[in-house]
Amino acid sequence: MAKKGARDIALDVLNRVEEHQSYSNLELKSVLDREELRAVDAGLVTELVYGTIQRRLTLDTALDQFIRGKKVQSWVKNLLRLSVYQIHYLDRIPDRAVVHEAVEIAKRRGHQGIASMVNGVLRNVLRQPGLWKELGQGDEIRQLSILESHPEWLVRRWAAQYGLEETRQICESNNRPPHPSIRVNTLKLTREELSEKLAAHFSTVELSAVSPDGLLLDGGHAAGTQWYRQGDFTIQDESSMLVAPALAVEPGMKVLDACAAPGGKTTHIAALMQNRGKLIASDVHPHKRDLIAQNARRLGTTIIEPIVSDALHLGEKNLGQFDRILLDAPCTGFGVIRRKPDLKWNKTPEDVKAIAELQYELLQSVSELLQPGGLLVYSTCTIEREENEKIVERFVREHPEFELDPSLSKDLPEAVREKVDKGLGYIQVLPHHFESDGFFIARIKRKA
Ligand SMILES: C[S@@+](CC[C@H](N)C(=O)[O-])C[C@H]1O[C@@H](n2cnc3c(N)ncnc32)[C@H](O)[C@@H]1O
Repeated sequence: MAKKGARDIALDVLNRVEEHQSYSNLELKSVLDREELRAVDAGLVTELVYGTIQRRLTLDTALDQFIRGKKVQSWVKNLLRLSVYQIHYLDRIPDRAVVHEAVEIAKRRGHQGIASMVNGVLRNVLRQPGLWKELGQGDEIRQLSILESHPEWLVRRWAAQYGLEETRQICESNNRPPHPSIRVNTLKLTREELSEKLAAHFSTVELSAVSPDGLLLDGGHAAGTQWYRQGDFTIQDESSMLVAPALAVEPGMKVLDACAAPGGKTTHIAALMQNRGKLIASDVHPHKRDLIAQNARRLGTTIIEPIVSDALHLGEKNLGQFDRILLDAPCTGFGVIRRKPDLKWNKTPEDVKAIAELQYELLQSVSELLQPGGLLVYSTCTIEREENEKIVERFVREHPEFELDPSLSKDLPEAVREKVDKGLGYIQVLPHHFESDGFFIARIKRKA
């Protein structure tokens, strides 16, 4: 049987995501592991899947003019979205080739009637290049929602929190591709040494301004290198790299990471502790314990003790008191839409409310394990105030033995301090600030 082309494979992934309500990154990984594609084809499949999901609302609004009232099967809708995405957003694929391939796919998967319909719709789209200017009628929020392809409720929510202009920047940034970044394993080498090693393998290796441990890479597959396998670095977003330093750990301390899997931040904390002390890494899912252990082994750290526990019940484990606690809480993930575009379509306002309630309970629960004088960092990869500021502000209001710690500022890199620190004991990084993940980090002190 002939090997499938990139567009066929991308369509399979889009169909599976829709049918199974699954995550595109997981579906994509499983298909890329199975099909042995050349790097360039794997890159195209990835771009087509993420791009089509990311731009879904804009594409559907454009397509609606040509298919309104028609009954269109969901795989055909995905094929149309995928094709219009290429026509409108990708320069390197000629429009004729896009239409031809879509029609061939439609013939193979359906029948001549579907192929003719696909051909007709795509030719109509091509005949109306002005179509894109007319999308997004209505008030400014609705326009932004359609043109930058984010659900209207979310745009409305962000506009109320950040204002319309900042919301526009957030949405635009979410639609740009992520920067691949890595964190040096300082237990083994310095960032400069790693940068020299990688320079021959990647077309660009730059020092991150957001984290003193970060490097930005381009033109290669970091996880496929020998340096990754031998534990010289971890793949991590630059904003995530700000969390472990916010704990201000020292070698020899006793530290708890209460929601630790897969251990990205745990291993960073271990490196900052110079692999000396005790670091309990807990997660509620038993299957994730191995991920933490594997990461710790690969990076050569020996102080991490992975355990399985619901953070709401860690108090029952007789673990004693901790000098430092990290609660990198489960959240809606709206800071990582650029990397997980499905999130914006799957979540609802009720999800924000429900997760915020859990976050508050988690915070209350783990805070009981903090020594007087100790520090607790609460972080999320979301930009919802309800999951961030409101949680920590309510917590210190209702627990007077705790306070937000403005000395967090001294543990932030200069670029971050200048851009986002207001000296309140917490920071909110938005996706457009550094073209990295949106992240919230708060430092709370238990009064001595
Ligand atoms: C944001 S992720 C943590 C990422 C991790 N800190 C890292 O940097 O690699 C949140 C984690 O919390 C875990 N989790 C969710 N609910 C939990 C609970 N009630 N108790 C403990 N862990 C929980 C999830 O399994 C998930 O691995």
